[in-house]
Amino acid sequence: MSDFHDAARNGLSSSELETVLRQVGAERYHNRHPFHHRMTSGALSRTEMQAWALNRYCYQAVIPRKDAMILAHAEDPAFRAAWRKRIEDHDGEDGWSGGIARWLHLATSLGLDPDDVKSERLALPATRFAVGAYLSFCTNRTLFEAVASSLTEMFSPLIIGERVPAMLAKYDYITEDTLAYFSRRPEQASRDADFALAYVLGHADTAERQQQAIDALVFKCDILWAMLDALQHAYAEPGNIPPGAFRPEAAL
Ligand SMILES: O=C(O)c1cc(C(=O)O)c2c(n1)C(=O)C(=O)c1cc(C(=O)O)[nH]c1-2
Repeated sequence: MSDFHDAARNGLSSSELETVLRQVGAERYHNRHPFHHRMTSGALSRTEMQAWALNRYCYQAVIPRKDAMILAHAEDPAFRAAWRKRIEDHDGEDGWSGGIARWLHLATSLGLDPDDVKSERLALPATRFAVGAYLSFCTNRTLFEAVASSLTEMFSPLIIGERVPAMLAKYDYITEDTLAYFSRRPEQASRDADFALAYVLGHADTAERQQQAIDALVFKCDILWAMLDALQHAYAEPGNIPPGAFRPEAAL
């Protein structure tokens, strides 16, 4: 395992920086998390699967808001024209015909109530903090760091490729329709990640900026990791579920 905190100490070439960024993903992306491994091996209870969908909704819902923060910081019209597609992907034409609506469909297909999911009131405390930290990061840090923090998307086609076939094979209550959200994501994520990576490599013109990009990506991997840690802990035993958080129906 690498310690990335001074990886750019002596300055890196563009291709060396790209290699370090990919190394961060290889070591720290949430496809390495035990909760993901339990998901793909068929070991999650239905409650855990529902809790995953309900908590992940909070992440999906904050994405267009953090992208709006990024737009607000961007002075270049061409940058904004490219980046705004992300908001359209998630909100659709009318707010409910894009990715957020498709994630809601995933959650309700697993038996969750749409109002419970949308209200976010049953989410775990750690989910709320993690998602809030992502929004604050993109609000308070530089445009460059916010763009770099989106680079986890370089790795999302990989985790989606692991997750979707395994979920279809291992859980009889999950169908292609349940997982329709994921059918568009790999293509959108590749387009977005290509743009963000070119931006980061093109603007990482000092060792300090290179380190900022690496740190931003580590931070974002930590956000995704913390969300799965929280699920793993909360639903391992009924006594671990925080007050007010989602519970299996029989325990309500
Ligand atoms: O399924 C996943 O594991 C996964 C991961 C990520 C990611 O790596 O941040 C995103 C998504 N999905 C996703 O659906 C999505 O829209 C998205 C946007 C972003 C971002 O940071 O801008 N990440 C992700």
